[in-house]
Amino acid sequence: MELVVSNLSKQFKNKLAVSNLTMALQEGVYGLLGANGVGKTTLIQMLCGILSPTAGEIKFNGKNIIDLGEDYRDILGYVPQDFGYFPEFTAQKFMLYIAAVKGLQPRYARKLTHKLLGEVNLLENKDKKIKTYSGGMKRRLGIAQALLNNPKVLILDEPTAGLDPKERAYFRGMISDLSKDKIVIFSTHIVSDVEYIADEIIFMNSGMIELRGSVGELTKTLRGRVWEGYILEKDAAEYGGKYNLVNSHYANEKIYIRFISDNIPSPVFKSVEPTLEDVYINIFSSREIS
Ligand SMILES: Nc1ncnc2c1ncn2[C@@H]1O[C@H](COP(=O)(O)OP(=O)(O)OP(=O)(O)O)[C@@H](O)[C@H]1O
Repeated sequence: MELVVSNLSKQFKNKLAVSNLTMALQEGVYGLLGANGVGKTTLIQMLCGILSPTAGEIKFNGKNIIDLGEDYRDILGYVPQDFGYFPEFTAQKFMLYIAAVKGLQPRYARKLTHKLLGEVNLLENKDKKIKTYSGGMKRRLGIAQALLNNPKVLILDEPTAGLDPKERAYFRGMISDLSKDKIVIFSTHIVSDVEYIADEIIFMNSGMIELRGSVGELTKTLRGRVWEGYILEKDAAEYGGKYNLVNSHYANEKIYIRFISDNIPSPVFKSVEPTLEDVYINIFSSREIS
């Protein structure tokens, strides 16, 4: 099974949101990481056939997804960023409604709804109205509806937005469990969402793939370039201006810093094992990390 993207671009008026992007994906979990606005949603919407590319093509098992049409939608599961839930529906009714839209037979739909609501741990609450659900419950319902057609390709656009750490951990486990024999694409700007469950990380920047590889391969690229240590408060601005800071905080009247540099600026620092967050910061030079 293979999803192949070739020279894909999307131009919105004067914004090139996706730029000549090429990649091939096989079974596995792919973490699509990037800061807000780098083009993740635009790419995902093209992968789902919701947006048409300005140039390039997407093929599933050698066939263009536009030509596959309904056949592609049959193997696709999509959990959008903002899900149009029906607040007055119960989860059960909502699932049966989506099953009907997907053309499932009512008896089979009822059985499957029961099974899937169990898998996402919502059986106990299946008769409650969706408007009473927490953010985490709504996200889990989003997954359950996307699984109704047993998709081969499952695409999740920032599925953990608004979830607390416990819900995020539960969600990660769930995705990992159901990913067997599927191509799962999990878009997020939260490194820890995908660090442990993704077989491969795809870093997107300015509509392109900046880096791609397993967590181990990517962190290896920074080995010997990540440092940590303590500095005096008066030197903080100098270090902040000169180096790519990953982390800094007050500790014992000094300032702890973790930063990326090709060379050790002073023997007071020690080299530390790079993490995926270091890789992210090195690409995006931003401190807005969860
Ligand atoms: N319909 C549109 N018309 C014009 N510009 C758009 C449109 N959709 C997206 N863009 C622009 O394209 C760029 C990529 O947007 P996109 O939503 O794909 O990014 P993203 O990485 O998914 O970000 P976020 O995490 O905030 O959703 C942004 O600069 C955005 O403003």
